[in-house]
Amino acid sequence: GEVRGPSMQPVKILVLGAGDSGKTALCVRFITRRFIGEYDHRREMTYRCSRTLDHEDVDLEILDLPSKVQESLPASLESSICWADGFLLLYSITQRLTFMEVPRLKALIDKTKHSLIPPTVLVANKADLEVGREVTTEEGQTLAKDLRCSFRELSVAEAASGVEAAFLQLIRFVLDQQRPLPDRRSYMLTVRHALTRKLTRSKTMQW
Ligand SMILES: Nc1nc2c(ncn2[C@@H]2O[C@H](COP(=O)(O)OP(=O)(O)OP(=O)(O)O)[C@@H](O)[C@H]2O)c(=O)[nH]1
Repeated sequence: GEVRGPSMQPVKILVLGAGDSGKTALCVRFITRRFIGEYDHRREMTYRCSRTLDHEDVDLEILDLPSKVQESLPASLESSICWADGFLLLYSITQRLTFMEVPRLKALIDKTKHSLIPPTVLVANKADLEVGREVTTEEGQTLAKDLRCSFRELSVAEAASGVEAAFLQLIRFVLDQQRPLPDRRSYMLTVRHALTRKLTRSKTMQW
């Protein structure tokens, strides 16, 4: 299997979304497995933790960028995007405005990151509040497709499992992208051997 040596950089995750979409609750749920309702923090927070994924120990750094920072400090937003390897884009299904913020944030990610497909998971939060729903699941799925990211609807308040799954999916995307491309030389050699064998065989048949 793959071995991530101690020199490997932590996987850096940026959590973005409009105010009240549940970014802090999501991060805290992932770190502590608990749902803690109210916070009052205006500054960005970096959480450090680790997970074992497919037999690899992976160190994580998770940056929770409050909407106030996202809005008032565009330079800070851009440098945070540069810093990150992967993105959790959050909105609340009970607030269409938070959904409408997503394309702008994703466009900024795409503009700032020059990688072909910045690993991104679109998270529709607050699925427990069905009565207050303003954004359908289908709308979320369609937007995710348009923006080329994967999609998960969940409730940070209700369960830890959906949150865990969203983070793990994102981490897998990041690790897959970081893995070296298959060794091209050995790949070419394999192809050549196969071709040679085929040619030899057909020659044998001909002669
Ligand atoms: N019912 C319900 N409430 C939630 C859920 N997730 C978060 N909340 C609540 O939504 C509110 C906003 O959550 P936060 O985590 O502070 O949101 P935020 O995105 O960090 O907000 P900013 O710091 O303004 O960017 C809080 O009152 C949370 O308790 C959820 O899944 N269901």
